Amino acid sequence: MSDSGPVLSVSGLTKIYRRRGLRLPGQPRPADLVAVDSVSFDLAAGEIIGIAGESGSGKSTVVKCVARLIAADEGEVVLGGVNLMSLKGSELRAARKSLQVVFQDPYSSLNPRLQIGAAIREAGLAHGIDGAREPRFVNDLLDRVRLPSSYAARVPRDLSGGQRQRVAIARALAPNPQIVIADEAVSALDVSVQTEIVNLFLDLRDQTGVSIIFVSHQLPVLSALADRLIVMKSGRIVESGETKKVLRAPEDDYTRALLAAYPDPHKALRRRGLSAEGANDE
Ligand SMILES: Nc1ncnc2c1ncn2[C@@H]1O[C@H](COP(=O)(O)OP(=O)(O)OP(=O)(O)O)[C@@H](O)[C@H]1O
Repeated sequence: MSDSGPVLSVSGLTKIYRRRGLRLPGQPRPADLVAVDSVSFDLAAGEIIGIAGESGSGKSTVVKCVARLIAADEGEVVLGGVNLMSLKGSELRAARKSLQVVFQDPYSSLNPRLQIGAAIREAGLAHGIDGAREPRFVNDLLDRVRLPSSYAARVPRDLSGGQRQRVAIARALAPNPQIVIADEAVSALDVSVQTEIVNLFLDLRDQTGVSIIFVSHQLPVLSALADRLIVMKSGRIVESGETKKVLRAPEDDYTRALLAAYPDPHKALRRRGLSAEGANDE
């Protein structure tokens, strides 16, 4: 981690989903939903932050607002000294180069007809990366996500779920971002494949110094991966801190309840063969 201040600083982030549509006679107007309520956190260079919480707690909405995929109602997201909330058009596109997102379902995010090599090249070209047309560009990225270069000629249906997620990660890395946001990026995968992808994220952080925000409802996954943990409930942060500390001595009842689903998240990790610090250090 660097001493030079956060790479990303989120403060007072608030998102309200307005309930539109017809009001039925005699029925009250459905209330607006405050999906994210005054969320603040910093992300350091090379840090991995995990965002935990049950379904509907607002995790995805936070990261969608941070990546400016949806507009927040209030708050600031400062990246490289610039508040992303104030950017539009070409400035916003330029900022997005630094902040890439990997989603849960790699199949829907990949064009089924496009060969893997072309899909990776396209991600580089979309951000004006020099050399993106060179074969080496695609080969290097395939290598970083540990896929053989021969996969460049395949199409998504030829790949397993885990391999497709590796391609999605390669596309996210194509513009050489400072931050990768992974939104439930391993949730749809088998446990053994989850382990491989979690280890890949850890290696990528170690090799490139990229910062990662990793959203998951699976505490064992976050235990293996995250330096720091943010626990969300009903749109608010109820607890945050060093992952090991939060999981070993949770201060909030809600965190304790989440943990109760995993009698021993560290043991669960050892079963998965994950070797991150905190998983084995008991
Ligand atoms: N586009 C939308 N319009 C209206 N309400 C929404 C929309 N997207 C999410 N919500 C609601 O906002 C709340 C937070 O949803 P969000 O998806 O951020 O939670 P989450 O913690 O990521 O849960 P999950 O893992 O199930 O997606 C939920 O009550 C959800 O139903």
